Amino acid sequence: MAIVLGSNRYGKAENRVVRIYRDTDRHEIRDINVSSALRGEFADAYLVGDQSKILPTDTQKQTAYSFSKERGLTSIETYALELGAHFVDTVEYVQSARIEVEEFEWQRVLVDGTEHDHTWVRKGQETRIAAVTVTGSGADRTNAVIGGFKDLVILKSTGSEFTGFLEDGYTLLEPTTDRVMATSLIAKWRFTSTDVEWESTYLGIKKIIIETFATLHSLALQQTLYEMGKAVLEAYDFIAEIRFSAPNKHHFLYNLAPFGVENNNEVFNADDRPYGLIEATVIRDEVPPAPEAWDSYTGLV
Ligand SMILES: O=c1[nH]c(=O)c2[nH]c(=O)[nH]c2[nH]1
Repeated sequence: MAIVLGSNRYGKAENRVVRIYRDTDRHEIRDINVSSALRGEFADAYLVGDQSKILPTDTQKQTAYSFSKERGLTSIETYALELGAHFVDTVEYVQSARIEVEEFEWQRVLVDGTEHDHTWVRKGQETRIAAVTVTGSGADRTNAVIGGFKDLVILKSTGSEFTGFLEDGYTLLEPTTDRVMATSLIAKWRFTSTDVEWESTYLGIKKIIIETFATLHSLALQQTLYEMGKAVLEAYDFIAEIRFSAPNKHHFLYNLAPFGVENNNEVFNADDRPYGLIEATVIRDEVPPAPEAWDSYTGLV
């Protein structure tokens, strides 16, 4: 039985790039964590330690920083597409490049009610993400683009029930027609085009997801995920599929009866773990799959 080298890739993970635009007194900030990974003719590096086809991970890092100035950093999808195309187009031995980006948002502080020009506080809300896999050149070029967010913590205090579930000898859960529903949502969507208004699309998709969560009378978190995905696909024909991962952040009614205190869905224990973990893909059935789009490098995106 022969032992052979299998799938491999290498790159620089988690470059923390902060780009300040300071062309006027009113500065702008973009703050990202970017990773690059290259696939190609790198077997000799693994098999015999020959580095002649290896573009150092340090060079990948330098490129990531320099591109934030040379090409700009306005939309993370555009930045990732350009960085990925650069490695595939300029390094002979690279067949595909994956670029993963997390973006941290900053919010201008108010001084005497006025937005300050160059001071921000970090937003504690969701982290926007993008992952791009650029493969091949010329007519064979494919760009798999994922956008999304993670850690969008969202809660509704009514409008959610969970009843009618299967019961067996281990079932203790009581059905409820009025519960708190909360999650820390991860949503990732796959584009079928690169001709996209990335910023407005991101905000539009996030808005649909949040509004559906709020307005749908939910019979289960599963149903909420499907309806959120369906609404996004109905609104954007260049989104092929959307994937959700949603921990059910259980809020258990706290028992105040021992103290003679009534609890009408007013006091809860926000339980940390275990949590239900509900996942779903909502997809257009005619669109071919793109497995490379989902092949996470860092696990962060
Ligand atoms: O929305 C829910 N889905 C479930 O599958 C489930 N299971 C459970 O115990 N509570 C819930 N809630």
